Amino acid sequence: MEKAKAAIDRKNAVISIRGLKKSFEANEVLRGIDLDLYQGENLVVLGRSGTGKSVLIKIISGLLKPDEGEVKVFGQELTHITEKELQELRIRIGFSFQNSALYDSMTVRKNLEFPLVRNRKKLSRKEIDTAIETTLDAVGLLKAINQMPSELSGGQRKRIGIARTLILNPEIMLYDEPTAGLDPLTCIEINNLINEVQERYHTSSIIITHDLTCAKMTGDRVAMLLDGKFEREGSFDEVFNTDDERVKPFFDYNFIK
Ligand SMILES: Nc1ncnc2c1ncn2[C@@H]1O[C@H](COP(=O)(O)OP(=O)(O)OP(=O)(O)O)[C@@H](O)[C@H]1O
Repeated sequence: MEKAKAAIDRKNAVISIRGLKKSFEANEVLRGIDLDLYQGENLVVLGRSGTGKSVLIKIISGLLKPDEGEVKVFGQELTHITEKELQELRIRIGFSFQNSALYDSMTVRKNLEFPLVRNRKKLSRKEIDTAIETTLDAVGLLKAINQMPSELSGGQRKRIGIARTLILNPEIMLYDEPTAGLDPLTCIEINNLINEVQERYHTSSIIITHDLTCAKMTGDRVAMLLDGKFEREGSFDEVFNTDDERVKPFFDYNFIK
């Protein structure tokens, strides 16, 4: 289950964060985050519930504003860009939500068509159909094209959710707990899909997870959010080779020591 080496350009950070702070009234969630995501890299972000992992990816995708610090995405400082520039940037970032966020009243085809026609105005019918079919094929679910989301399993819904994001050819993928609620074999399939997406679409990704098998299978690097900062960062083994009582339980619980 070790991850194959990916082609990563460590001289090129697609996301670069320095001194990021974010509070909600008295609740100091992010207390000085420094983080780089390199071109072509899968970076896994771990941390206890409520440590601010979702807040972090919402800031990266422009859904929340930081209180302090610098957040650069493709070299653009998020707090200094116009609403129009932010919209253009957002198209380059795919957000795979924990609940897959599919439209339940639409077929799989329509679920993929919707973001495509909204964001790429000038496509012909044939181009739209080809994009839908190619993307469904990439996630291994072309056969589900005419099905409704309610007819799919949790793992299949997750794949369609990823396909709906991929159809816009994002350069960055943000996965929010991609394996949550799935059985172990389906988790492994989703982990493999995340790696296939990295290879095939040349994406750089942040993967938020509590699932250490997912972290090990998909992460080129792991960063652990502790008390509002990334205090442990490196390979999976580097991060977990510690007696830190804030870190050890993650490993012990996942691998039943
Ligand atoms: N819009 C908001 N307004 C007020 N507080 C918020 C808001 N969004 C998040 N928070 C708070 O920020 C903290 C971090 O939340 P976040 O959802 O980022 O945690 P998380 O690490 O993603 O947790 P989980 O693993 O359970 O998903 C929590 O205390 C939460 O209550």
